[in-house]
Amino acid sequence: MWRRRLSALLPRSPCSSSAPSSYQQQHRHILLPTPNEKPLAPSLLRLFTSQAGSDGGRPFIAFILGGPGSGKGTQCTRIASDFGFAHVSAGDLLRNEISSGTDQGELILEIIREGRIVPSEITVELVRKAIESTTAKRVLIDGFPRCEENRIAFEKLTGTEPDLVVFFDCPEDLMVKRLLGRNQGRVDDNIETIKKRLKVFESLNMPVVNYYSSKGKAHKINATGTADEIFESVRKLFSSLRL
Ligand SMILES: Nc1ncnc2c1ncn2[C@@H]1O[C@H](COP(=O)(O)OP(=O)(O)OP(=O)(O)O)[C@@H](O)[C@H]1O
Ligand SMILES: O=c1ccn([C@@H]2O[C@H](COP(=O)(O)O)[C@@H](O)[C@H]2O)c(=O)[nH]1
Ligand SMILES: [Mg+2]
Repeated sequence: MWRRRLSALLPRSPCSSSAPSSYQQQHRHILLPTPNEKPLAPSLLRLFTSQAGSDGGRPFIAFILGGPGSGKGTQCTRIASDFGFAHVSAGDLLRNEISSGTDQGELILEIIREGRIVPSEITVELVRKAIESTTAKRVLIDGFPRCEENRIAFEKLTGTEPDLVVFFDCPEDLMVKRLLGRNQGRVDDNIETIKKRLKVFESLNMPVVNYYSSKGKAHKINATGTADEIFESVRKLFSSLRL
């Protein structure tokens, strides 16, 4: 009675307009606690109901958003090192599932190759576990939420909102140039997938940025220039926070 599927928590408008994915059809048995029907598990309560960043409370959470190649990962590494944040990259969590050969790895690989968005059931759970397992008092969530459905699922499951949202604003031609030069063997760093990722970013990820902007939580950073120059703006923002 008190448990129901995470899919039941998801909004009517999904991340993609397609029919339920094969993952959703195959994993109908996945059950997760519903905050409305039963209090969160003690570990989640501890994480998400106390004051952000305080002793014993949930960590301070910053969502780091921006288009593919806008420099999220590069800047997160620097923020983590200079400001003591744990760096949770949603993309890395998904790629770990692929390389560990988990049941959902094949599905994730197929979706990443096509530049689409992995179902919230998978990503929200990976992100939640990563936050729960860190002892850091400040956490960067890099590249998540990717769409309104992700955002709503995260907020419902954890009963919390991010304390800060950073949006790296970068022109498309520059993002394409950076991605094509990345050379890390990523299956999605090819021009066909990059074009799809840019479309998905505009249509599904920008509404998340706009949502948090309307709530006064999003800070836009000009992501052109060198990584050092961009980090100067980032440094100013993070130095101004009362962490
Ligand atoms: N300011 C910059 N100037 C030039 N190259 C950059 C800059 N910032 C990052 N890069 C390079 O661009 C590539 C993409 O950067 P990065 O991986 O940080 O982007 P990202 O936003 O995390 O992308 P994705 O969403 O695909 O994970 C990397 O090769 C990185 O070294
Ligand atoms: O929350 C997320 C994060 C990522 N994805 C998928 O992974 C790739 C790569 O992500 P990066 O953040 O660029 O490393 C992305 O294009 C999506 O396919 C996701 O579905 N949900
Ligand atoms: Mg990245």
